[in-house]
Amino acid sequence: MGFLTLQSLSKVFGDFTAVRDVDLSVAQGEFVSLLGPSGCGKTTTLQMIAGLVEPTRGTITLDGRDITREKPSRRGLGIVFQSYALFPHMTVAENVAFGLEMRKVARPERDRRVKEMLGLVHLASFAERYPRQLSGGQRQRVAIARALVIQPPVLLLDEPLSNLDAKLREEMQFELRRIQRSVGTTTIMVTHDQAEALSISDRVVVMEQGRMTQIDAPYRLYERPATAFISSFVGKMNRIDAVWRGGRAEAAGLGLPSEAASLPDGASIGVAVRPEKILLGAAGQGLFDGTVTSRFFLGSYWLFNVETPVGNVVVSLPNQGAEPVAEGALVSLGWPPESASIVAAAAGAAA
Ligand SMILES: Nc1ncnc2c1ncn2[C@@H]1O[C@H](COP(=O)(O)OP(=O)(O)OP(=O)(O)O)[C@@H](O)[C@H]1O
Repeated sequence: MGFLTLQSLSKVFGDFTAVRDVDLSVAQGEFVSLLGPSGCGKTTTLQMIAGLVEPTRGTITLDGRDITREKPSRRGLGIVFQSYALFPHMTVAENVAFGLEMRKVARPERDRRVKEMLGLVHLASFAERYPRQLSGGQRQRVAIARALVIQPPVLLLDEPLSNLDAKLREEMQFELRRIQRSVGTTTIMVTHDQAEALSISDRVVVMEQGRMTQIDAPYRLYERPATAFISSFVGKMNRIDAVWRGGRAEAAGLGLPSEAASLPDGASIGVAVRPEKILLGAAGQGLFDGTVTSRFFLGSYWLFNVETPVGNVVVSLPNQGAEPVAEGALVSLGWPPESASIVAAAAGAAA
């Protein structure tokens, strides 16, 4: 059994099931993200763990103790929401000290822990400032310090970085991971940003319509998405409509290399290949040819749209410091079988 365990956890609002039979076991010190589109039930799940929403069914255990019906204050978890909710009339140090004061921690111990926490989030020299004198990223670090200073068994984060601009957000992702590693607090984070979930977490839980549909390490999730939804939601993915015939995938009369599958002849499928797994070559040298219709420079890599007999295929190439193929060029495309997985056909795809 894990440190934090959810068993058949469900929440029904009226006749709408927001969370359905969620089973999850989180190890001590683990960083787990709940990832999914708006309305899939991530926040409701987190709030049930926090004790802010009462489960309709199921149980939550923390370190072997059943906390399903326990008051939020008794659970003693650290919580950080997307709005920083710092006390505006208190300094940074006072904000961080607040939870310790509530717990009647003696002054010297309190001061020591506040100082240590501010050091950890790199805000030691900001102790006497007020929240209005801080940037968004600094405020969010205060919120994290305030949640962690009470040494909670579990830290719950609900979209903690979503109010930050793109660059700061990326920096804070590294920061968050660094802070979490150094204190070792078991952490559950809700996010709808797949890049964020992949970059910080030990494991990612994907939720779709109230259910958990895959629980895996980021790398596994990316390489082996369990559902068609995950393959399109996590990273960029080409999905070529095809038919399974004679033990292989066929599209536009061409055989497409893919992993093996046991499917009936004539089954409609999708062949899923990541843009970076596609090999771009000179015309006539690959599986099929296509024309580059557009290309985009994205700093560390290039992205190409290639019009082919099997539809538009997106290809990415690392930036090697030289100009790659131009728009309008005729190129060949190919990939090794192990790079392509078979996924369910897109709704409405022709057989
Ligand atoms: N108090 C409530 N009463 C009725 N329905 C609710 C209530 N709270 C949430 N829901 C519904 O439950 C579903 C899941 O909501 P939840 O907030 O968990 O989604 P989410 O995945 O966190 O989405 P978002 O990323 O938009 O916050 C939604 O359809 C929402 O409308």
